[in-house]
Amino acid sequence: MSDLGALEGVVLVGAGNMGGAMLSGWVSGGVKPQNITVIDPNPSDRIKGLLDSRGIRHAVTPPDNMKAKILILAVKPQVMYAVLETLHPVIDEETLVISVAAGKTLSYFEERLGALPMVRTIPNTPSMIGRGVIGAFANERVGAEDRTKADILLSAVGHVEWVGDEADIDAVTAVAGSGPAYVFYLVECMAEAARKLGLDEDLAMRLARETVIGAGALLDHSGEEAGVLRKNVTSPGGTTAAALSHLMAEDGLQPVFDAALKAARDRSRELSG
Ligand SMILES: NC(=O)C1=CN([C@@H]2O[C@H](COP(=O)(O)OP(=O)(O)OC[C@H]3O[C@@H](n4cnc5c(N)ncnc54)[C@H](OP(=O)(O)O)[C@@H]3O)[C@@H](O)[C@H]2O)C=CC1
Ligand SMILES: O=C(O)[C@@H]1CCC=N1
Repeated sequence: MSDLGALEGVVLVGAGNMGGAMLSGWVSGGVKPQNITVIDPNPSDRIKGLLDSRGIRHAVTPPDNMKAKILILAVKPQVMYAVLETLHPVIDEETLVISVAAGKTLSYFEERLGALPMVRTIPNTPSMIGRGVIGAFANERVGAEDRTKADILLSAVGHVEWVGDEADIDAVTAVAGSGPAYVFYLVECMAEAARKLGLDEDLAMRLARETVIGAGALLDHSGEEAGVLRKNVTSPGGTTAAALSHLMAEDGLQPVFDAALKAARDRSRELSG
């Protein structure tokens, strides 16, 4: 068992922003269409197009004529309870359950689905282009083979970090699961600040967007630490130093990020029940 093409009986429940992003990654990574089923009452046109073009089985509700070998739960935490109630026809004692839901703990799933091998993960939306970051924690029923299967599925959409303490998943959610939104908001803030300096709105957005894309690519390709790359931009007494004197002040970005990530971590904990 070493690749996506060898995985059978994969069932994805919920093909929205996150489930759909992962599905795209699996399809490009070579999952066999006959080995995957998508359960979603109302998939988007993009997902419908993907399912139709690849001949992937789609069901509106869990079919009663199949058992999932790997069941991926990707519905909103708020509807998880109702969805789990419907899933008993597609699981048996060997089904490997993989949740991507923020907050929901393995004990929450064990109470409702029984004592199954389970993996709690938190991915992020760059999974859609194979550049996700995924935190994962497995319960004690996950043996070596199931762990390999989960790792194959998750690695197909990005960089996987297995953690040894389930509680860490809440913090992983705060930094990586929600993280892309912070970066996109940074682009919006930089564009708005540039507009206020008098630049045309579209030009301001293009400059902010391309700068963040370029900086991310440099971080990736150079292999340098972020702090080193920051210093490379910062000429003593220059323009960057003037800007960073605000961003790195005692009341600058660090306390804002401290509070923001703590709020996300705490919200993840609240969603557990
Ligand atoms: N978005 C993100 O960046 C991340 C999300 N997550 C987690 O992923 C999960 C999904 O979030 P997200 O993709 O953003 O949400 P979405 O609402 O985009 O996707 C959920 C999908 O599930 C569908 N759905 C609703 N009811 C059922 C059902 N009974 N059976 C099957 N499918 C159903 C929804 O359909 P409909 O729209 O018609 O209700 C929708 O297509 C959440 O638990 C979230 O915490 C984790 C990490 C990152
Ligand atoms: O906002 C959320 O709750 C989900 C989980 C992480 C990213 N999106």
